[in-house]
Amino acid sequence: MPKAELHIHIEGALEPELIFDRARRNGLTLPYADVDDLRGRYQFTDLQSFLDLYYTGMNVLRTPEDFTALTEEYLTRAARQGVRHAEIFFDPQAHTSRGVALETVLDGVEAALADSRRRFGVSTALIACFLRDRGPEEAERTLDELLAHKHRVIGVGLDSAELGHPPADFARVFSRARQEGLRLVAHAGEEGPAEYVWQALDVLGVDRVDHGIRAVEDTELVRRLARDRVPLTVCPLSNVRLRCVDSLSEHCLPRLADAGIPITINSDDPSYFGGYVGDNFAEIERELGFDTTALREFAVNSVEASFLPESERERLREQTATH
Ligand code: HPA
Ligand SMILES: [Zn+2]
Repeated sequence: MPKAELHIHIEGALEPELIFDRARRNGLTLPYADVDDLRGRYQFTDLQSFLDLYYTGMNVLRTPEDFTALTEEYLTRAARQGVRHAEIFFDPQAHTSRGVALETVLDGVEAALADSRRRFGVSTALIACFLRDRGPEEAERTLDELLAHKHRVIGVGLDSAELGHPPADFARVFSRARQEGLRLVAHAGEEGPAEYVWQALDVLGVDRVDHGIRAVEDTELVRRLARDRVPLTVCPLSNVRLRCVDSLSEHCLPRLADAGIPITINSDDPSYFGGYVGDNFAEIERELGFDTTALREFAVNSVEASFLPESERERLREQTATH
């Protein structure tokens, strides 16, 4: 089924095989015996336990070619699972903080995006995320750097360790990004409370909320998201792997969808969480019993919630709705 993917961290598409390949090319020694040893460590107890491995893994990305290879692998896999448009997150600070320039990241990723439509049949856009645990001042400096490349990103987001780092701390940097014409999204209500989702809406003024599942704990918030048709980019396999929900069969996404919130289905960090976006669709079909009509609605939502220009959005919506 044709669909858009709106919540994918490109660094989270880094497969263990590519970690070893890039380590070898860059002359780096990894503290893992082999690919199976590394993959065997992907057992998480919470968001932080994942982030520790996620930031370690991406340390093998040094050259533009590393980022090109990573992005090509993602696009290949996403296209196979029906993705026709991808709005791809990247974490500038996770690279600049270890001496890899923003240009290196952008040049490398863009080399793969440049002919993505032709090679993979996938249109793309980039969203730069601020690492909330590095604080608002560093986010401001990161925005300054990004604004020198403004035409290369469609928007900004907010990710990394959520608890103790409320969206409201980032009011100023998001306000500046908005004034620059950038689209706004933020992770909120993944591990953090419903209050963080309120702040993402009312303080940051986001166009979409990433995850947002803990909104289910707040009836008033669920009504607000439904009334204003605020899309949530839900990542079911991620939520299970990071133990934000006990099991897929108990996931709150049916409740959020039934309340009238535009739900989209996404992979988050597919290499770490056991599947790409099509795998997420297959698993919710199996575990939550969604029928084709419901799954198609999630796919249509993803197109409608995308930042594609109106005419392209309409064209892809039609393909998805009639599939
Ligand atoms: O699921 C996530 N949550 C927060 N930050 C992240 N960075 C990559 N994936 C995630
Ligand atoms: Zn995420």
